Amino acid sequence: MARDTQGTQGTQSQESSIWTLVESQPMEKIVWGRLYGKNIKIKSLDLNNDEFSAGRGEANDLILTLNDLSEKILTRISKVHFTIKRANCDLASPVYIKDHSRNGTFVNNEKIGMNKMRILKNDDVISLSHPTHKAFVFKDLSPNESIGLPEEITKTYYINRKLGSGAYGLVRLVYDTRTCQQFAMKIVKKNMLSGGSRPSTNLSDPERVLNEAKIMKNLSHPCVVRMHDIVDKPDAVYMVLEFMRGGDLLNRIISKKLLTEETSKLYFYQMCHAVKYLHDRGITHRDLKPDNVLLETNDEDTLLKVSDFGLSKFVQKDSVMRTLCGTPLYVAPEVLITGGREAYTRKVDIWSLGVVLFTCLSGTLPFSDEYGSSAAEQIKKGKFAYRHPAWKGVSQRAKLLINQMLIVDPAKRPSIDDVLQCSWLRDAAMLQKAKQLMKIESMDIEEENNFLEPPTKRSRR
Ligand SMILES: Nc1ncnc2c1ncn2[C@@H]1O[C@H](COP(=O)(O)OP(=O)(O)OP(=O)(O)O)[C@@H](O)[C@H]1O
Repeated sequence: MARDTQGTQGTQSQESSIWTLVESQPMEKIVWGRLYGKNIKIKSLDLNNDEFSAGRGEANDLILTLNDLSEKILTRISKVHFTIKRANCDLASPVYIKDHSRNGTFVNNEKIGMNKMRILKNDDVISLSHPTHKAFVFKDLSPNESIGLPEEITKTYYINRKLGSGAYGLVRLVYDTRTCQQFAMKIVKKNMLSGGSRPSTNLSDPERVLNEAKIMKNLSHPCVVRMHDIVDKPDAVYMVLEFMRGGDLLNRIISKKLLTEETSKLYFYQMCHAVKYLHDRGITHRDLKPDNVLLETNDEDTLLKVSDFGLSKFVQKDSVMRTLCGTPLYVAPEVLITGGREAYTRKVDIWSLGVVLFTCLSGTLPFSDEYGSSAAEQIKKGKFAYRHPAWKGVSQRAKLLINQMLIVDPAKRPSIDDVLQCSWLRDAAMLQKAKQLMKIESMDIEEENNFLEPPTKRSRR
């Protein structure tokens, strides 16, 4: 840490302790942040250690004395007043400030609270013992990722690395600065959706966006990604979503080549519960595919959540638009047959779930341009085959379920309740695991309750 003082010189011992520290440090240390003095006789301090501490105590990196502050303020400073941390001095990590004091450390006039932390952002003002005792301005020397984002977002969230990108725009990891909680922020550019330079009509109606946002914010199910916050701007919608650290199902399938029947069943069951929850509330997802299914952890047995259901509420041109432009993979035949011009029922989700299940179990697609004719033609005819050798090890019950879900006539396709009651899903071990992951005590599906009875009760041992 290098300190640059202004005004009255510091005492000899204080100055020398700081300079000794500087001399003992290797020269190549990265300066990741800087504190600029405000109403304190310190001009600036470079931050280049994992952790920096300030207070009256001798062991601090910055020892606050009468040279820095008036006596009135100094008496209210704790031995260790606050610490600032950046893990491994890594510019890609967030900066945390922890309040250790009795009288309080304040960021932008808000008290952090004893032994509590928050995230420090560029230009944040740190006050000591009282909001009016402004002591430092923090400068984050990592690249500023918040340029161009609306103030409603940047004042609440610290913008971190890119998590991925989709057809609509970027997804970034963000942190709520007060709670330090992580979220995924999806930036949906409006002109991308309309396919031209002008915003689409759906997204340019703020009232509509707000209404839909309200519905989405009120949805609460363990297998549906929670919408925490939404900010609507003329050029983009910013959706702050629950952060899923396990990545998406597509990547999981690709990295494992295919999933076991046991894992596929556990995942499929959770997806079905998410879809049932949405259907019961009159919401059709319309864009179900492995990319839109997110996993909570990297473990095999993990909670899974369906995402992106909200987008179809904002845009009419979701899967349909892209289907008509590109190769349909998960889209139901009725969508292709009508060219997306007609309204279709929630049965489109059942079809997509069938394709997702097929993909999990075999690591291949049921419909593809690589199988001779075009994928669209195969879908319209409902023509598919269990070609991959992996199918040899898959149960008949699973194949039977796929056959039913991939029936071309939507009226003959099962409903989500029918799917949830199929014999393949009556698997006590899987249901037990799912219950634990979903943290649901009593599932409102009768069959499950019956089936969950321990076998010892039924069979005499
Ligand atoms: N809530 C989230 N938590 C963690 N990562 C996420 C979250 N949402 C999205 N991502 C990551 O960002 C990537 C892009 O997501 P996005 O929803 O924009 O596109 P997509 O679903 O892959 O494609 P499309 O835009 O065609 O639906 C995802 O593949 C995923 O890895």
